[in-house]
Amino acid sequence: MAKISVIGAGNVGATTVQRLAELEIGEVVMTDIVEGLPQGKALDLMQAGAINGYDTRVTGTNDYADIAGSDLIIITAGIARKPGMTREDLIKTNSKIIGDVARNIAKYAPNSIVMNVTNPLDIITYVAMKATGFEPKRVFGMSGVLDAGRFASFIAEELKCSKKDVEAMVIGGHGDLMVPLPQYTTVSGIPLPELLPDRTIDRLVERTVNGGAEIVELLKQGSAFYAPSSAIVRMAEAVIKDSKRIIPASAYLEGQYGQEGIYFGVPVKLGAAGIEEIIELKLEKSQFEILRKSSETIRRGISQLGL
Ligand SMILES: NC(=O)c1ccc[n+]([C@@H]2O[C@H](COP(=O)([O-])OP(=O)(O)OC[C@H]3O[C@@H](n4cnc5c(N)ncnc54)[C@H](O)[C@@H]3O)[C@@H](O)[C@H]2O)c1
Ligand SMILES: O=C(O)C[C@H](O)C(=O)O
Repeated sequence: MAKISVIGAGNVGATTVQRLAELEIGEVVMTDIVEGLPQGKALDLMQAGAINGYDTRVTGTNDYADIAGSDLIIITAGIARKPGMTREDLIKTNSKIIGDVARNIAKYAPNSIVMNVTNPLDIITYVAMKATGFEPKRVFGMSGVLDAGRFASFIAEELKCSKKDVEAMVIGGHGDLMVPLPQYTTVSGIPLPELLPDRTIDRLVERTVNGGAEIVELLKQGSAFYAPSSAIVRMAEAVIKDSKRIIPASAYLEGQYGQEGIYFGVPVKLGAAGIEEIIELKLEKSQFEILRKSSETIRRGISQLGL
């Protein structure tokens, strides 16, 4: 029986635990710094199992010792942005929190695979890798599956077709310079540029890039969590079932896409060992230029932290 621990029992963490419990892919432990919060939510989710028909064991705790033996750890602890803020504005607070979380992961679950969700995503994933001391391929970030999901949803709305038929691809940093890739996006195998004019695609690309901020503005407090938790669970399933899905993830680059020593969103093969392969795509010159700019933001963040 697999064991998955979710650090942070807030909006993203608790919704992720709910989706994992419903999927019955392993026992789930939820931790948080707030006493009673993970325990109360875990109890509620255990009782939901009797009505929804799942037998997943869900426990809540404030003690890191309880994550021992985890196959996968999902980090969602930290603060979310408010309207008018960028994800990078969260760097100071969240890097401190995740540094501490990661040291506890290394202490209690030294053999786990780690998926980071906390923002600013690519920088905090780097912090998690450094602070755990784990091999880079065992630590990765969730971003592209969410961003591609948003792009796919907007495409399906535009074409008035089923979302099930849209396969989208978004790479780069999980920030204002992410790069949706229309040439690698298909609807039932048909390349997107054959179905929509450039001007419409550009509009959908822009909405995708601002997809997180659009929700932050509407909610006024906190950020998205339903689609993010769906994306997390898709990635968790790939690790637990060793299904070797080809999906985007924030992975540690060692020369790919002209980048070295940073975490960046790229297509990968995801399995039980974590990032098992990085796939390099041919890109347009303008897309490469956005990637270069985006990588500078990530490097600035890392050096701001003195790492
Ligand atoms: N990567 C993505 O695509 C993506 C998507 C959505 C949200 N996020 C990020 O995920 C993070 C969490 O978002 P949320 O909406 O769940 O926020 P939230 O405020 O609802 O929950 C955060 C939880 O973290 C807990 N926490 C704080 N410090 C902790 C610590 N030291 N140890 C354990 N728990 C701690 C808080 O008590 C709270 O319960 C944010 O940084 C947000 O920006 C990323
Ligand atoms: O936008 C945010 O701050 C949260 C998350 O990164 C998202 O894309 O929904």
